[in-house]
Amino acid sequence: MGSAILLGLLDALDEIKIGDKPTWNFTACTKTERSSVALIETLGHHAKQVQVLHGQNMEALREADIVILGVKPYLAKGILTKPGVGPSLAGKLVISLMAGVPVDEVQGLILSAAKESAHTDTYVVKVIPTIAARYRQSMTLIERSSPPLPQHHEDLVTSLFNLIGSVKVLEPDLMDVGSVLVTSCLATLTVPLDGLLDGSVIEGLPRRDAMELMSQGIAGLGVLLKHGGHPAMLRESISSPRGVTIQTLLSVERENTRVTFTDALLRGTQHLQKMRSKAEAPQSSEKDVL
Ligand SMILES: NC(=O)C1=CN([C@@H]2O[C@H](COP(=O)(O)OP(=O)(O)OC[C@H]3O[C@@H](n4cnc5c(N)ncnc54)[C@H](OP(=O)(O)O)[C@@H]3O)[C@@H](O)[C@H]2O)C=CC1
Repeated sequence: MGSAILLGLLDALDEIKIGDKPTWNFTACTKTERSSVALIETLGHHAKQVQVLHGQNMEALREADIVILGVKPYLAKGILTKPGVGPSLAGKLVISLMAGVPVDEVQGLILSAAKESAHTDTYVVKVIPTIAARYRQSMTLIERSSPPLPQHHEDLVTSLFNLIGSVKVLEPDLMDVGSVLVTSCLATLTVPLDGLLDGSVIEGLPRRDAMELMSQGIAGLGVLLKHGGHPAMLRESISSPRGVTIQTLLSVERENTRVTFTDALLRGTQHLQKMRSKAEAPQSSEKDVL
């Protein structure tokens, strides 16, 4: 997720005129050398714009004004409770990408490590982007902070994620379902798409051509929905009497597909909630949520 955001941002900054470009310096941290080498490779021509470190979180935290925390949730405790982390983050903004981890839990970890020194609060905001951030098409959810973030932090979070797609502010109690919905739009929906691809290949369309048709077809669906179309209205508007579309819809409806997807969303959301309540319990060993 971190590299998708980084690459999306670097591409976006390339398109901003020199005078208007924010003067941001990027440092990316990984745990292992292997991942940092892979990241440099992935960054390609952007590599010289990013300082890539491994195993050197403290240096990066000390120098940074804003920290984007994109590790698996079960790793947060080990990272944030290291001596020196709390003071290094004093007064700074931490953007947590960790699905299912409440903001006050992240804040609590940072504070618990900072007991030994005078410490100003760290501002934490929860943000759930999608990997389409890589191509600046993320649907990014920003959790409404309570109390609100200082205005300059709020503006920065919004403009940062607007550079890599669209943003939507949600109340904390809707973040779980929102996270599952935006993830499902990428992951769960690939299952029926594979079925359509298979059918196309069976009927003689080369898979690569079918992929090309399908990806633009989905982009078209996205645009139509974004402009106020409702899925049911859309279906009806393109179902001609005695036509082909109604035949394909009938086939899908017979299999109870709609409820299958409703169930998938409920199951995902409940899983996220269950994981959180387990994580809140002492001695949790849960690994990951998204
Ligand atoms: N994947 C997705 O679509 C989405 C993910 N998220 C959230 O983003 C977070 C990251 O997910 P994802 O990108 O899939 O995870 P990955 O495991 O792919 O990436 C995590 C990164 O964190 C690094 N890391 C691990 N431990 C440390 C450490 N101690 N110090 C510094 N860096 C470390 C890893 O480095 P190394 O490889 O060297 O261990 C790796 O580069 C999760 O909390 C997830 O909930 C949110 C929205 C969508």
